[in-house]
Amino acid sequence: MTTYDIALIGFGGVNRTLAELINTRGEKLRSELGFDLRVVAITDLRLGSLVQPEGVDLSVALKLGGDNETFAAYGGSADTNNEAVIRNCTADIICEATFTNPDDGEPAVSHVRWALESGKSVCTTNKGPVALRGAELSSLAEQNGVHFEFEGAVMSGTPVIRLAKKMFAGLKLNGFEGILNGTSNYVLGRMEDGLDFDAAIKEAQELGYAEANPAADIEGYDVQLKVLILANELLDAGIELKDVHRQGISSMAPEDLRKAARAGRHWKLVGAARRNPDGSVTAGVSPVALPLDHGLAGVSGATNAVSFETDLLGAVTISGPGAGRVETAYALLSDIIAMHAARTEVAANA
Ligand SMILES: NC(=O)c1ccc[n+]([C@@H]2O[C@H](COP(=O)([O-])OP(=O)(O)OC[C@H]3O[C@@H](n4cnc5c(N)ncnc54)[C@H](O)[C@@H]3O)[C@@H](O)[C@H]2O)c1
Ligand SMILES: N[C@@H](CCO)C(=O)O
Repeated sequence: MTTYDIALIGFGGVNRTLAELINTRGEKLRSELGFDLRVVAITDLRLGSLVQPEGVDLSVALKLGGDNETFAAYGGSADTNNEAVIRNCTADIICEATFTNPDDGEPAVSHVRWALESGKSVCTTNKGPVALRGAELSSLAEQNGVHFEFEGAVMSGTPVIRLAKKMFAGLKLNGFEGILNGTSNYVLGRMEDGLDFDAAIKEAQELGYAEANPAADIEGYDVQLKVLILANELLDAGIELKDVHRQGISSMAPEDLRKAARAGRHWKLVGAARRNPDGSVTAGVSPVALPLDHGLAGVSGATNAVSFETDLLGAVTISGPGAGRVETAYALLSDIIAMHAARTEVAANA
């Protein structure tokens, strides 16, 4: 039985939930998936770092989090020590789930780079490294014979990237449009229900949807990163963040939304990209009042959906959860499953 030793970088909603899944469903994972997962290191900005090659007692680690509690109380350190932990721990796979920094992706870009350079695979839900340094990091992974997987960076646990790459083979993708941020979609819906902005955002935060700074959700920075990822990963656009124009929903008022609903339209924050006749790609994020018969108009709550424009099939839509601790923790697990499948295939062909 293969055992993958993993390190959790960032021990917030997503990585804690992955630890809970491993702690409570380990036997089921083993019997269903054919491998074991063992957490050998955890770091967190607030909790410090804990490195235990024999395996961390997750029941203990998951209880941590009280005021001023750090890993120092359990044989670890109050210091995060990310570079030393990432480069030197015995993990096969680094699970990076720290804050997304939409400006330069740091320090997560460095976390991923240190892991790949030290021969460790990486799975991440952090949009920064994927959007801003994706090509460079994928190349570094290949050079080092390891994997860089990031299914959770767009649409959380909904496997849109893998589905599009594997199931759209033979099709030419000419563009896409989608609802790619669960928080803003949830907020728009709750404002239609009559809540004000702040109350709706608070609910999204309590549900674990929102970024550490929810302005990233509301002002469109999160969708801008996701549009960049999809455009470069699936349309081979070769564009940069500055090429994706961005407008958020902070200027919208509940009355605007209710007026549109009465007129048979729903305001949505839509991310889109399209290939131009000269082959260039135009991309952006903006609020749009969609007619009720539009394929995206009925997408509600934290659900996401993206419609791809294809040459042979016309529009093909993928829809599913776009945010949520469990849904996103599953994305990391799906990345590890993909790594295991690739490793098993290589072994079978050896
Ligand atoms: N929550 C979701 O629905 C969702 C979905 C898809 C992607 N994501 C992305 O996944 C990542 C994690 O999301 P989350 O909901 O767990 O966020 P979170 O804020 O709950 O947890 C992030 C954790 O990372 C820690 N951290 C931040 N910087 C660190 C550093 N330099 N070193 C070590 N630890 C650090 C924080 O202390 C925190 O505990 C984010 O980048 C987010 O954008 C989240
Ligand atoms: N804050 C993001 C998490 C998923 O990337 C959202 O609401 O969609």
